[in-house]
Amino acid sequence: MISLKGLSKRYGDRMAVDELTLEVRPGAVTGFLGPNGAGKSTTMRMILGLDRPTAGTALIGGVPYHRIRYPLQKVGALLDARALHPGRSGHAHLVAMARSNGIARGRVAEVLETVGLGEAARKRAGALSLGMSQRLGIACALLGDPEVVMFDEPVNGLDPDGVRWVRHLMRSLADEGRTVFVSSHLMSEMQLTADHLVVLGKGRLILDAPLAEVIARSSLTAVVVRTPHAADLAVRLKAGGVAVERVGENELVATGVAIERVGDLAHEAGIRLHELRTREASLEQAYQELTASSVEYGAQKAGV
Ligand SMILES: Nc1ncnc2c1ncn2[C@@H]1O[C@H](COP(=O)(O)OP(=O)(O)OP(=O)(O)O)[C@@H](O)[C@H]1O
Repeated sequence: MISLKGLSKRYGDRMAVDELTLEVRPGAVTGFLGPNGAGKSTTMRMILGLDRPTAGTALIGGVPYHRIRYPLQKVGALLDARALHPGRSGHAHLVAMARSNGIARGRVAEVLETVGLGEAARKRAGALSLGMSQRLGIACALLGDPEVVMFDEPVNGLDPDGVRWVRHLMRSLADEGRTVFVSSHLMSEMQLTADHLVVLGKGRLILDAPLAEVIARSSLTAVVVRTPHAADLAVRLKAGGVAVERVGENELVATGVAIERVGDLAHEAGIRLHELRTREASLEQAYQELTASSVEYGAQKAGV
């Protein structure tokens, strides 16, 4: 579990992170979203003790990072896959990290197996492709078998196989009961990976909610109905207070209503249906609505 309370970071007159309070829970993948400069990396750096907060606290399992005796065994992070010394092999890096962190040497082979690096682990880190560097960075993060893992943009620059691999890895880490906190700009990927979303805008928390709820709340999530009596059904639905639009000879789209209610109203009216389904908004669409409304909200608050 990661717990942030009033976490803030000021650079000059700019608040990079502004009173962030939230909990990132175990057993789930939490996606960390926000436009460039929203404060995601700064937040992750403060959690890892790499930046000192201006105010507030960041705790991992109830303890600040700098008070954890063997940090790698509590939290593993991939912030920058190219940060390793380029002249050393991945294997040598892992052995050195294990030694200085009280981790059994046998764990090195285990994590190399997990990330599927194979013989490439013997190459100089600087000679690895981006995908291989990413795997090595993830091996470093997993070395201490930590209960919390944090990844900053882990799929940046990866090919589709690499992206899929990272997605499955995050899912299995969460299924093992770990806390998985991952930042990304790729909405389509987050929709496939995350259980929960945290969204930042200009350093502030805009949203902290389950992915399914975010999608369901979007105005673009709708109930699609196909019936030979579309005009009749539209009248019935409107009478029942449902916002509905006729989009074809036999098709209606209703918004802001549960699929069950549409089915019940049709049944009560004795109208035959040929299709009744939910059309979900994409995370991309839901995210755009959300950030647009938070921009308006911010402007109103500022009296603009
Ligand atoms: N060392 C620093 N000195 C001054 N300003 C900084 C520093 N680090 C970050 N900032 C500023 O803090 C704000 C938040 O940056 P941060 O990198 O945390 O955002 P981000 O959400 O991770 O962005 P991105 O998606 O582009 O990685 C930005 O305005 C950035 O310019």
